[in-house]
Amino acid sequence: MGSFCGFFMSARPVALVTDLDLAYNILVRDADKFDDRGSYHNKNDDAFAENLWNLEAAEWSVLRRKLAPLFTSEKLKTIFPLIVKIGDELKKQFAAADENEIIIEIHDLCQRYITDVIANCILGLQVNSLQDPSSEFRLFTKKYAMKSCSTWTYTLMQWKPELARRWHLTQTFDKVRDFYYRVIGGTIVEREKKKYKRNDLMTRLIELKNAKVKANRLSLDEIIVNSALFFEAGYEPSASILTYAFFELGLEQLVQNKLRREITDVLKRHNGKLTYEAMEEMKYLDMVILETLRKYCIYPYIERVANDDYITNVEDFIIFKDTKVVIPIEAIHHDSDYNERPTAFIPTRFETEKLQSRHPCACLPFGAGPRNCIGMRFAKLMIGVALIALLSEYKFDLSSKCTLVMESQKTACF
Ligand code: HEM
Repeated sequence: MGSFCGFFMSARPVALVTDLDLAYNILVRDADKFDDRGSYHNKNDDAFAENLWNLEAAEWSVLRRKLAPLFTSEKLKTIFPLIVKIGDELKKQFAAADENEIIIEIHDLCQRYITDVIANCILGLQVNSLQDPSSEFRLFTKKYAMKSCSTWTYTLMQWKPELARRWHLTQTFDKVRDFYYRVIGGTIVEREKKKYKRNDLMTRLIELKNAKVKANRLSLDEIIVNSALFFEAGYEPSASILTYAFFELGLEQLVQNKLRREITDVLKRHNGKLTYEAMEEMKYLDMVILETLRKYCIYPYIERVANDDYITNVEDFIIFKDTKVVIPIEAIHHDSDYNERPTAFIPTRFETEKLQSRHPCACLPFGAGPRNCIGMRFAKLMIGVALIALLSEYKFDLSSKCTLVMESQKTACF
């Protein structure tokens, strides 16, 4: 690949950056010059879309500072037992299906597991979609979580945002907004009334609502809008990666055996109990997750917008103010210059010694820099716990009904 090229989307110039040093400079070193993603949002007509993902630099940095402490290792350690409990439920559902010889569609099972973990640990809701696939929350997310406006509307929002705002175009469906307001708003009101607290992130969010220092406070709307975003941004990517991990482990029996050996050995050292510390010891598990994220790039690219003219490290090239920058992470992950034998599933490419000689931008499944994925650690925990729960007891093989050629749904985002 060359360093970068440019193209026009409608009348809007876009710089497609493929040079890893330049990508690093944009995302990390000079992140203050590319502090916005350039996503469409429409404050007047769609307050629900005023979330961490969409907000521009000034408002985003205030909000990110308030929300980031929710996802530190310390905080996640306190909710880890909740994730393990849902992992146990996953195992139970799997065992029941196994006993009754029911064929399980693994993606559906992974979606229900991830739904329960995010709803339980962040939104503070016990939706039990693993036990009850027709629970209200599951049916709602199945129908609406990935539904977006028409391609034409989306294109107009991206390339003529001022016109789209003048035409009052919005991304949020009324039904979706009303649903989240009812379920999340209802939980907050109920918890405050009963002074109910437990070890989940909703408790922390409510504490922020009532923070003594005004600068740290979150409004009720901010909590609802951003916890809905955590669900929307985390649900399908995490469920898909977990599904792909099972698929690859079914294909690669040696990798599966090695991973199971690690899980069994570590659990034995911890008296059979899955703790946060035990999971941290599972280095090969982390490599399997990273390799799945590399091979199956859920977000094919990340975006930034230059807030000023920017002289690049590539001779004679300037990225002009307001130019959209696209970093094609899927292409980078599959470029043999950066990832040898890119179509093969090789978790050991993420061994510590090898990582030291890799470019920090050769694998970017969660983006990079201050605007990277806030839920990265949480996502890896959810995926890891599910793999441990099932691999510790079961051997996975591909079903005869499983096709090896992947077909994408034309309307799907992930
Ligand atoms: C395997 C699962 C996941 C993948 C692959 C993933 C990937 C990403 C990527 C590529 C970005 C853009 C980063 C950038 O622009 O540099 C992002 C942003 C984000 N993700 Fe994730 N994500 C995952 C799970 C989650 C989860 C579980 C949550 C919720 C807790 C979450 C919440 C967010 C949010 C709120 C942002 C916007 C951050 C900001 O602008 O400050 N993600 N994610």
